[in-house]
Amino acid sequence: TDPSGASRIPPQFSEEERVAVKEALKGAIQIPTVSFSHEKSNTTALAEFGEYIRKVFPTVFHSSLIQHEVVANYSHLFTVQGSDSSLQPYMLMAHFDVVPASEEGWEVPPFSGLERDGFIHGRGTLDNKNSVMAILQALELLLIRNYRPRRSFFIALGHDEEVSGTKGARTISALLQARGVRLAFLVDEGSFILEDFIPNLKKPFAMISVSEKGALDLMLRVDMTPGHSSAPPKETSIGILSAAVSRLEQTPMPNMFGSGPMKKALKLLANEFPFPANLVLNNLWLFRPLVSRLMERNPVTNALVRTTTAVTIFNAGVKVNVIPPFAQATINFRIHPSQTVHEVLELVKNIVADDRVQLHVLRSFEPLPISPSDAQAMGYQLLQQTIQSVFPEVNIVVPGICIANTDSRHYTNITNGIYLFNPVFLNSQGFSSIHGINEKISVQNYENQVKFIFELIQNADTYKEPVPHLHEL
Ligand SMILES: CCCCCCCC/C=C\CCCCCCCC(=O)N[C@@H](CCSC)C(=O)O
Ligand SMILES: [Zn+2]
Ligand SMILES: [Zn+2]
Repeated sequence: TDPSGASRIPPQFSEEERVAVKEALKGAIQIPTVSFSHEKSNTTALAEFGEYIRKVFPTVFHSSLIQHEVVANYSHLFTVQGSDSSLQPYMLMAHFDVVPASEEGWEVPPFSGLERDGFIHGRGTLDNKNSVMAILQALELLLIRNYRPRRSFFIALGHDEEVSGTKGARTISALLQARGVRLAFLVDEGSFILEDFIPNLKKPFAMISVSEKGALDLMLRVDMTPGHSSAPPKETSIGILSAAVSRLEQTPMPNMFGSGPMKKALKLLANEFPFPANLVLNNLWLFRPLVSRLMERNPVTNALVRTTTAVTIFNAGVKVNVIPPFAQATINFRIHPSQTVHEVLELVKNIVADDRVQLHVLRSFEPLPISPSDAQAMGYQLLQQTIQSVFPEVNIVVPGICIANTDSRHYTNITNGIYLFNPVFLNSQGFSSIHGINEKISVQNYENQVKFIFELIQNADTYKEPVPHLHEL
């Protein structure tokens, strides 16, 4: 029994349950729920996944406390009714579509779900079937133990996150808004317990992302009169466009270090570094220019301090002896939370500085607002408390920003507390495997993820608002 009087169920699972837990994840990996594009996804597999979770989590699907709805044909929304309707609900999120994977370069086939050397291998083991299965698994294990949640919560499982979530997550968020739901907070993918990520920082630390970058997909296009290649003009569409693209690559967007959650993160991490890095990080008032330059050295830390510019598509030319009529390139900008889409567009215009290059915005959205991470922020505090109890070896929890995009951005209409965190240890090799090759999760890591959610649900039920300081009254 915990201090609030509610009975607490220890996160201990029998040998039989532990086998069932990992086998359930393996089965989920074997269903090739690939999202190729908005138009192209494996709908047979998406539907099969729905059947699969019904089969492996019978208690969740038969509980009278839980309402299950299929949204936008393949996504899933679960409403778990708590016993105390005065408590504001929260939401756990994940997605079960995955990016494509060809077998090339993989140690084991990407949709085999094979266990080898203590790891379950396959596409989706980190991004993000691990979370889908861990959430349902933790709830199943709690219900089997007759746990009755006090605080209501939702589980939203998206089927099209990898192609923007405009069908699944967006429809669920509209549905919840129409029902008048306001969430205390939500938890989605987007950050991890990081280990061996930063040179000289040996101890693992947990990063809870409290914001997410925005994005701008910009098409650059140059049209020129085609003609015979034997008498070429001084400049072709390809030459003009290449020069513009090169200027953009050579002129990075401004370094925004010093604003936002990363400053707080480095302050919290400072004493974990050996001398002299600890001294430098403890005195950012003096060493800010040095630290901001050091952050630029590595692609991941660089992505944390600025809007990034990635040229991802380039098309031009029709035949070897024809002056190309047009050339076009697509650039994917990931916008730092301290900038806006408009500001980035203005910077791009100034850098390109050539009227012959047309700019076409294909898609854009703003960075997410920064969610609170102070002592009153329930979502952040609950995550931090649960990290400390499930992973006693993790001493430091820091706020961060997510450099990629998640389904959570579709829920700003119903909450101010968006927290991105997967309770899984990740090193740089693991990071490269996400959307890459040899994605895998250790059985131990996955069991701990289940345990974490098992504890998080119980902690949310017993959470006590901190008593405000006198001056806040
Ligand atoms: C000092 C601190 C160092 C911190 C290092 C930060 C390391 C970041 C760790 C993990 C980030 C992984 C993010 C995973 C989420 C991926 C989500 C995704 O791929 N989304 C797609 C969405 C496509 S929508 C068209 C995307 O392209 O962003
Ligand atoms: Zn993902
Ligand atoms: Zn992904």
